Amino acid sequence: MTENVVVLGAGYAGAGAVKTLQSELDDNARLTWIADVDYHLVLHESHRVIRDPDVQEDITIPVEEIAAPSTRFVEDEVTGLDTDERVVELADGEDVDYDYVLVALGSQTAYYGIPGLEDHSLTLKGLDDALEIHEAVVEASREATRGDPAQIVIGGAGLSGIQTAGEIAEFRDNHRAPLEIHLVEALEEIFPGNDPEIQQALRDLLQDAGVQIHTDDPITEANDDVIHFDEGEPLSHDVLVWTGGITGQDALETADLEKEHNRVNAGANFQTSNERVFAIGDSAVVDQGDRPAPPTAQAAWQAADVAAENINRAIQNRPLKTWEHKDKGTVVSVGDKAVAHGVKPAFGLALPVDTFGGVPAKNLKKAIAARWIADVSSANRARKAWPSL
Ligand SMILES: Cc1cc2nc3c(=O)[nH]c(=O)nc-3n(C[C@H](O)[C@H](O)[C@H](O)COP(=O)(O)OP(=O)(O)OC[C@H]3O[C@@H](n4cnc5c(N)ncnc54)[C@H](O)[C@@H]3O)c2cc1C
Repeated sequence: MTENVVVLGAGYAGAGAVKTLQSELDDNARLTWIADVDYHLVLHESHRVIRDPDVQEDITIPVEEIAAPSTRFVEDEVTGLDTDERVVELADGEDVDYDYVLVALGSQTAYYGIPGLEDHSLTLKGLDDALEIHEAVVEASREATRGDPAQIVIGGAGLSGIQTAGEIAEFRDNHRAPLEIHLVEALEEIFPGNDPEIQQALRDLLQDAGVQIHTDDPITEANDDVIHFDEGEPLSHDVLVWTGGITGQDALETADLEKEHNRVNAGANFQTSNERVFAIGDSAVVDQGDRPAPPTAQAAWQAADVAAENINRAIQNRPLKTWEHKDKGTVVSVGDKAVAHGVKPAFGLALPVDTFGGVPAKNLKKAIAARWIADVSSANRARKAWPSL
C-alpha cells in the first residue's frame, strides 16, 4: 500500500523535513509538499531586504532546488486540516489526502487585541512584508527633511525588531535619509528572556547606531500617526512596524488537535494529539520538559531531521525518536555589526568568552546563514549569497 506523506510549509521546518524525507522514504511512500510560495525564504535574514531589496535574490531559494523530481510540489494556501477525513484543505486547488502530515506552517503576527495596532502597522513575516517596509521607509524619507525627520517606530525588541531597527539605521546612514528610529519594548529589557550580557551589548550597538530605545511601557493603542503607551508620552510615527509577538496560523483554527493559540501541541517526538499529524517549527509547541522549544530558525532546523525520520518510523511501525533541543547560542545583527552569545562550536568545545562582537560575530552570523543555504540547496548558492548575508 502506498502511504501519502504531506508536508505543509516551505520554511526551515518544512524545507528541512522535505530534504530528509526524500532520502528516508522508500518506494511505498509518496511525498507531497504544499506551500503558499514557490520558494524557501531564509526568514532569519529577511530584515536585510529592508535596507536593500536586491538581497532577496540571495535569500529566496526556488523549490526546484530542494524538491526531488519524485516530490509533488503544490503552490497553494492551506486553509484547513480535516483530521477525520485526513485531508488538507486548500484555497484554490483540490483537497490533498494524507496518511501522515507534517504541519510546518510557521507563525503569524500576534496583536494581542491592542486597539488599532493591526490596522496601522506593518509586520515582518515574509518577503513581501520586508519589501513593503523598505518602500514605506523610502517614501517616508522622501517626504521628510533634516529639520523635520520621519519617525520610524518599531514595536517589539526581540530578534525581528532589533534586527529591523539595525537595518533601517544602516539605510539611514547609506542614503543620508532624514530618519529618527525608535525601538519600543513593553518589558524591562530589550531581547527579553535572554542573558543580560547580550541584552547590554545589543543596547550599546543600537544606541551607537542612533536608535532610540523605549522599554518597560506597553503600547495600549495605535492610530495612523501616533501610538499611546500605558504610562509614557504618545509617540508619533510615519512608519510603524510591529514585530512584538507570534501566534499560530489561522489555517489551523478548526483543526481538531490540541493547540495553544493555534500553535499545535506536539510531544518531543513531534507527534500531536492525532497520531497521523506531526508538527514542528513555529507552528508547534514542542514539549521539552520545563518549557517548549523556542520559536527560532535554529530549533526548526534541528527538529526537521528528526521529525522526518519519525514519520518514516511511524510508517514502518517502529518506535519514534525523542528530540532534545540543543541551544547552540545566538547571534544577532544590528546592521553591519553583530553580537554573539553562548555559542557552542562543534564537539562540545567551549569558547573563552560568552559574549563577543566585532568581525568574529559578524562572520559567524554570515556563516550560520550560509551553512543553512548550503544544506538546503548547494554550496554554490551559499557562496553566491555570502556578500548579502
Ligand atoms: C526578521 C527576523 C529575524 C529572525 N532572526 C532569527 C535569528 O537570528 N535566529 C533564529 O534562530 N531565528 C530567527 N528568526 C525566527 C525564525 O525565522 C523562525 O523561528 C523560523 O522561520 C521558523 O521556521 P518555520 O519553518 O517554523 O516557519 P517559517 O520559516 O515561517 O516558514 C513557514 C512556511 O509556511 C508557509 N505558509 C504559512 N502559512 C501558509 C498557509 N496557510 N498555506 C501554505 N503555506 C503557508 C510560509 O510561506 C513558509 O514557507 C527571525 C525571524 C524574523 C522574522
